[in-house]
Amino acid sequence: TRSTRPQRLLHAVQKNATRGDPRSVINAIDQFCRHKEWAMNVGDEKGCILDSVVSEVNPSTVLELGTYCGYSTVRIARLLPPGAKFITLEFNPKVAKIARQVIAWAGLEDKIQLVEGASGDLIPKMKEQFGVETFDLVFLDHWKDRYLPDTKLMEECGLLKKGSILLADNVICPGTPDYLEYIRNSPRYKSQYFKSHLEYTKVEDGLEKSVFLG
Ligand SMILES: O=C(NCCNC(=O)c1cc(-c2ccc(F)cc2)cc(O)c1O)c1cc(O)ncn1
Ligand SMILES: [Mg+2]
Repeated sequence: TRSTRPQRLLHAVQKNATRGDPRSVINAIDQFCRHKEWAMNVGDEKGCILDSVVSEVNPSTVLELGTYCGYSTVRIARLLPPGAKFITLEFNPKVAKIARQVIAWAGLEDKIQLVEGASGDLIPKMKEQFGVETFDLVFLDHWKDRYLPDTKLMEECGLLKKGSILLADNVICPGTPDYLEYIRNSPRYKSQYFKSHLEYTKVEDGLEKSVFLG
């Protein structure tokens, strides 16, 4: 049977990237998605904005919602200080299997804990099961209709502290209208929109960065 897009993306990494070199893995995926087959990675343009936020926050604890093939996982992990705790959640086991191999090719498997399951089920278990107190940075890139419920869940579970940063992908395309409305009108957040484009296209998209005020 025909291979899947994540499988073809992994093969492009194994063919074109150097083992242990995260930058070459990022470049191999961007080349593949720009010239061979589009895929829903955050991409190089929004990826640079992601990099700048990660570098600015310099987080000790990071949560990523929506691993997909591990592109943003590699982008984030390569910038983390030693000893940082990075948990990434992926719902789809087949996709998670690919992501593990992309992350291993970049040599970053020791910095990342990839957990398979639904975010709504796993978030309430973060403290007891994964020994997390609060997250310094959360990157939201999973199902767009889960951004709002999962943000409320993180608040309720006490996973956000004063100064925690939420960075949300795709707030324009595919769009997360209920999340944007909530986060921009809540007195508990200070938000900023970074205008950009949908990965590998000229379509408008952007990232919403929100600071939790406690
Ligand atoms: O699809 C699951 N996750 C990816 C979420 N991400 C997206 O859907 C996503 C989509 C797009 C996108 C944009 C334009 C377009 F025409 C088509 C797709 C871009 C992005 O940057 C994304 O991040 C998923 C599956 C599953 O079984 N369980 C839990 N999650
Ligand atoms: Mg996305």
